[in-house]
Amino acid sequence: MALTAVVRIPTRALLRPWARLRDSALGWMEPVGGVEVSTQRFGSQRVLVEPASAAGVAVMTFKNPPVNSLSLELLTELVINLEKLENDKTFRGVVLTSDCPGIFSAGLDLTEICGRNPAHYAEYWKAVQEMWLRLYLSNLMLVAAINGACPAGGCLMSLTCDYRVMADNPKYAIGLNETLLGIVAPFWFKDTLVNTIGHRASERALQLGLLFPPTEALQVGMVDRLVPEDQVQSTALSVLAQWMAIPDHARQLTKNMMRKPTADGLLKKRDEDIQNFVSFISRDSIQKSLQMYLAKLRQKKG
Ligand SMILES: CCCCCCCCCCC/C=C/C(=O)SCCNC(=O)CCNC(=O)[C@H](O)C(C)(C)COP(=O)(O)OP(=O)(O)OC[C@H]1O[C@@H](n2cnc3c(N)ncnc32)[C@H](O)[C@@H]1OP(=O)(O)O
Repeated sequence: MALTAVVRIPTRALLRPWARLRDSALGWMEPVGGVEVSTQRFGSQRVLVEPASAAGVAVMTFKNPPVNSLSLELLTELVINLEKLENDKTFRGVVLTSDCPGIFSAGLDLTEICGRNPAHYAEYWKAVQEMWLRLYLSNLMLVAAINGACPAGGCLMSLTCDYRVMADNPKYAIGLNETLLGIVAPFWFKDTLVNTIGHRASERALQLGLLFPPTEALQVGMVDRLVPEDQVQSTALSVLAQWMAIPDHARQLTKNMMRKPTADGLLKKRDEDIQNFVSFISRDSIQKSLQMYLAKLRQKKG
C-alpha cells in the first residue's frame, strides 16, 4: 500500500538542520512553503523502509525469518534500500531494526557459505563487503535498535552504525563469535571491532568468540545504551533526534575522517580479500566445521 503524502518543511530548517529539532520541540508542525519530504513507505520483500514521524528519519526493518540471516537477497535489498535513502536528500538518519522476534540478525547465512561452489562464495562475499562498506561509510546517521540476538555478521552490521541501543534482556547476546564456528573474522571485521571497543578487548573477544550479554556489552562499549525491550526503537529514534541537532556537513566530514582509513584497508584489496575468503571457506576442514555447526543448530529443536 502506498502511503503517499507530502509534508512540507520550511527551507530554513533544511538549511539549518539543527533548527528542526528546536522547532519541533517548540511544537512547530505547520506545513509551510519549502522542500517536499516524501512520507512514502517503500522497501522490498526482506527490507521495509518507513519514514518515522520525525522529519528526515526512516526506520529500516529487516524481515527475513526465521532469524534474519544475511542471505544474498537480504544483503542486496539492504544495499539498494540504503542507496534509495541516501539519494533522497530529505532523509538524514535511519534506525536499523528487526522484525524477527528475539533476533536482530543471526549473521551471515550459513547456507550461503556451506556446500556451495567457489563462484557462489565469491559472489556472496562481494555482497558482504558491499554491505559493510555502504553502511560503514554512509553519510546518514545510523542507529541500531538491537531487539534480539546479534551474533557475528549481525554484530558487524550493528557496529557499522553510529550508535547502538540494545534490549536489556539477558537472553540476548552480541559479539563476533566466528572462532566458535572454527572460522576467522576477517581483518575488516576485526578493525570495526577495534575501532569500537579498543585493541585489547577486541583481541580477547575475537580469540574467545565472546558473545556478550547486554550488561557486559555495555561495559565493554560494544553497545551504547540498554533499555527495556519495548523501548528499543523509541530510544533509537530519540537518540537520532539528538544527533540531528548537529549540522550534517560537519558531522559527515568527521565521520568520514574517523572511518575512511579503515574502509580504505578493504577498498585497496577487495579482490584479494574475496580470493582469501573463497580459498579459506572452500577448505574441507572448514566446510566440515560449518556443517557440524549447522547440524547442531538444527538438532537443537529435535
Ligand atoms: C586467514 C584468514 C582468512 C579469513 C577469511 C574469512 C573467513 C570467513 C569469515 C566468515 C565470517 C562469518 C560471519 C558470520 O556471521 S557466520 C554466522 C554466525 N552466526 C551464528 O553463529 C548464529 C547461529 N544462530 C544462532 O545462534 C541461533 O539461531 C539464534 C540465537 C540466532 C536464534 O536462536 P533460535 O533458538 O531462536 O533459533 P534456531 O537456532 O532454532 O534457528 C532457527 C532456524 O534458523 C537456522 N539458522 C540459525 N542461524 C542461522 C544462520 N546464521 N544461517 C543460516 N541458518 C541459520 C537454524 O538452523 C534453524 O533452522 P531450521 O529451522 O531449519 O532448523
